[in-house]
Amino acid sequence: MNVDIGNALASEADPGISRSDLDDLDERVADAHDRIARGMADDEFGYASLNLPERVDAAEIEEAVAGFDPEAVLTVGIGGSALGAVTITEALAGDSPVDHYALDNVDPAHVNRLLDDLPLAETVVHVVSRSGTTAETLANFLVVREAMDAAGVDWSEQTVVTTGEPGPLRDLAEAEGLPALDVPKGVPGRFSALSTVGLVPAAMMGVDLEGLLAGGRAGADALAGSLFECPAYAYGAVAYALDERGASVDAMMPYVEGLESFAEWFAQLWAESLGKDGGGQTPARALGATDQHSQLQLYRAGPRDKLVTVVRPAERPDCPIPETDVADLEYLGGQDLGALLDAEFEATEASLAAAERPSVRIEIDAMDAESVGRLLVDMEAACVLAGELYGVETFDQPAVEWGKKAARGLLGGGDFEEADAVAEKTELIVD
Ligand SMILES: O=P(O)(O)OC[C@H]1O[C@](O)(CO)[C@@H](O)[C@@H]1O
Repeated sequence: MNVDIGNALASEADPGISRSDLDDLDERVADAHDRIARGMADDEFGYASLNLPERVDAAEIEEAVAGFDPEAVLTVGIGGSALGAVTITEALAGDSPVDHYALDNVDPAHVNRLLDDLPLAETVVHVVSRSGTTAETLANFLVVREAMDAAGVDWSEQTVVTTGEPGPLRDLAEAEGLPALDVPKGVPGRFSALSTVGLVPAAMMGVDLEGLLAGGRAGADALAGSLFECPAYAYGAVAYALDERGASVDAMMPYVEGLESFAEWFAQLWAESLGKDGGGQTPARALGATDQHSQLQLYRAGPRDKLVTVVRPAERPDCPIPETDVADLEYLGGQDLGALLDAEFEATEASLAAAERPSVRIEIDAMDAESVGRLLVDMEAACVLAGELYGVETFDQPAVEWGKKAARGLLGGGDFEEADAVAEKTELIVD
């Protein structure tokens, strides 16, 4: 991955960072890198995530799923237990004969429709939960299991579990004799894409796991004590510096459909890691060129509170635009859709610069396993670096627990004061 931070260096308008601002910040990046390297060396919680590409055994995962020959893989998991897997298969398994679906919400209409559409007899279910207790995941699995039973499908022959802590899911796997893989220790969900959590569906869809891990290793090996020598740190440091100067939103805008879910994965990584102590940068998901026709007006002429991150692969497949003699369309004839998309990419970047709005360009070589593996690890390292600069605890997410207790209490799953607070809601209904 290479990162071009040139368009983040706005001299006059706010939020603007100068080259000397980055030079000053680079001293802190050096200290932060020392901290990160120490955390990796000691396999400390969270920092250990950046060791995954070195530690994960692709062959072991491929072996674990070798007995399955599905038409479809259904990931039952939420947040970091789904987004990594979806990001990898969306980016790299588009040509696979096997389809990948993720059940990462509990919307009854959607779940019913999906279970109606799925070829249940040819579907392998991957149930993923690091804690093993997440209500949405466990509830969805009970529903899926019931549907497979009703369809006369032996779900215990078509289910693999990935979990961490001892808990209901681990107990269920043991009770039912299901193959159970481990979530690597010391790795928070949102940093676990390059592990059993994100790689099991990819393995069943023929994705080059070793290539992904090799790309990830290249990212980990590229970590260095200066943002001017390390693309990942350049991104993390610039995003942080711009937020410090008012760019409280980071619009992640890949210019390739295969990375649409990557923007969603990034949103969890950035929000759940950095949204602490009243600070943090709000990720916004966008897609280029599509959202030029929905969001760009705001990005160029709305509040000066955004960094726009544009991402593209240097290589694209061909899709020629046929010649045409339709007036005013001749300029498109004989071109290629990829050339049009790249023109849109460069034009959008330039339009933001013309409006003195900061943007950062991220380029990967191609939509291949090495490049995607590198991109994931580089963004994880950028996030860890930013966490050090913000001075927050990057690897936990305590603020999500309140709502979980309230929901559980509302369903009679225990006596939680949070559930009582729900009933005290202030109402002003207009209908
Ligand atoms: O893998 P688990 O434990 O089911 O958690 C799923 C997701 O829920 C969260 O804990 C937030 O509620 C995320 O951090 C995590 O990725």
